Amino acid sequence: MDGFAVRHDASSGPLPIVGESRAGRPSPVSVGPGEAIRISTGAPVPAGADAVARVEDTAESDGRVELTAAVAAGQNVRAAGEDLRAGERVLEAGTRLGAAELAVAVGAGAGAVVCARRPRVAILCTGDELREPGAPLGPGEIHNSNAVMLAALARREGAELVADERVADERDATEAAFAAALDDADLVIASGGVSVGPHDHVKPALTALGVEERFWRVSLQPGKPTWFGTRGERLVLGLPGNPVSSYVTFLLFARPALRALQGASAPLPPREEAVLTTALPRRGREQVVRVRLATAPGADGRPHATATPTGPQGSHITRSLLGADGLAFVAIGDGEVAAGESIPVERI
Ligand SMILES: Nc1nc2c(c(=O)[nH]1)N[C@H]1C(S)=C(S)[C@@H](COP(=O)(O)OP(=O)(O)OC[C@H]3O[C@@H](n4cnc5c(N)ncnc54)[C@H](O)[C@@H]3O)O[C@H]1N2
Ligand code: MOO
Repeated sequence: MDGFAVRHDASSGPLPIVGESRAGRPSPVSVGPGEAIRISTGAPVPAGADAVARVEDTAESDGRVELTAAVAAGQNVRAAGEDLRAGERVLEAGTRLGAAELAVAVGAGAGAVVCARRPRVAILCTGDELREPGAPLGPGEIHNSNAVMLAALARREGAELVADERVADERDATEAAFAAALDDADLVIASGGVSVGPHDHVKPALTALGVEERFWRVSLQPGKPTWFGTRGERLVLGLPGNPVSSYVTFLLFARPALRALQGASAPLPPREEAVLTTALPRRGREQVVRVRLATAPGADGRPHATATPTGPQGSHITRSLLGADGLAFVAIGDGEVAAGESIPVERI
């Protein structure tokens, strides 16, 4: 605190001010019994002093200061080691460095920290129907929202974007675009063209480029046609073109991959339980429902997490992503999960 450094047990009567300790400029003199040293917030406590009286609790005149309130030992003094202690581990390997972690690392004396390289990501959006954002649309054309969405998701996960291309629905163009992306990127993310249509060229092009298929199709809705392959250390994810399917499969497959590439100790987000506020039907694939998470008192009076679907859940309903802060997982089956039942959720 801004005030006077004193000895708490020898601080009655007007005390002569024998020096000053400023932030970054410690007092060369120490505080004797019955003396005071002017001190600023953040300045080292001078030798001999064990407490600081706030300037508001003092009256100063003629080079002396009178304390108008009692001071206790240690009052307004922060001890070395209250925050970080020598030898203590303050950050684990695999921790994502945000503002808080950087402050702690620098506070602990680190001038540099060893980091994983940002994963290099190429985003390839396939489809003859795609037009640039804002461009006028002809019949059957739509705006390429996945490119913008996937780039934002990848950057948020720490990726460096090395390519962001639109690829025509032609075999040669598809192969050329993927060949270039595979030269450059740790993770190639494609959107569209992985289903079973006659113009879905992604899988044959990747096979021709020596990318080994690890899986194709997952029992998820949305996300069924998701494709994953590898070539050496290169990872390729083919996400379904439907915008909501792309978003959800990015979160379920690309996000953990990007975290693992950056050395995360726990790349998979934890699953929690939340109580559904409205019933959801079970189906032949596991449903991944976008939900708003909240906290409400349960039957036992204790607070618990609740999950409320964000409205219609079709894989073309991009508005189902707005306001969604969780994904809820409805297991395969018949009937429904009733309101009031618990289901697993993952935070977005
Ligand atoms: N006979 C079958 N047809 C389909 C099946 C199936 O099992 N049998 N699966 C369906 C499912 S589920 C999905 S999901 C889609 C995914 O197909 P693709 O990944 O090949 O995606 P596209 O056909 O290229 O596009 C689907 C849809 O999304 C729009 N789209 C594509 N790219 C973008 C983009 N960059 N930005 C915005 N919107 C995009 C595209 O115009 C289509 O409307 O296949 C079903 N079919
Ligand atoms: O899997 Mo698709 O993603 O159901 O619409």
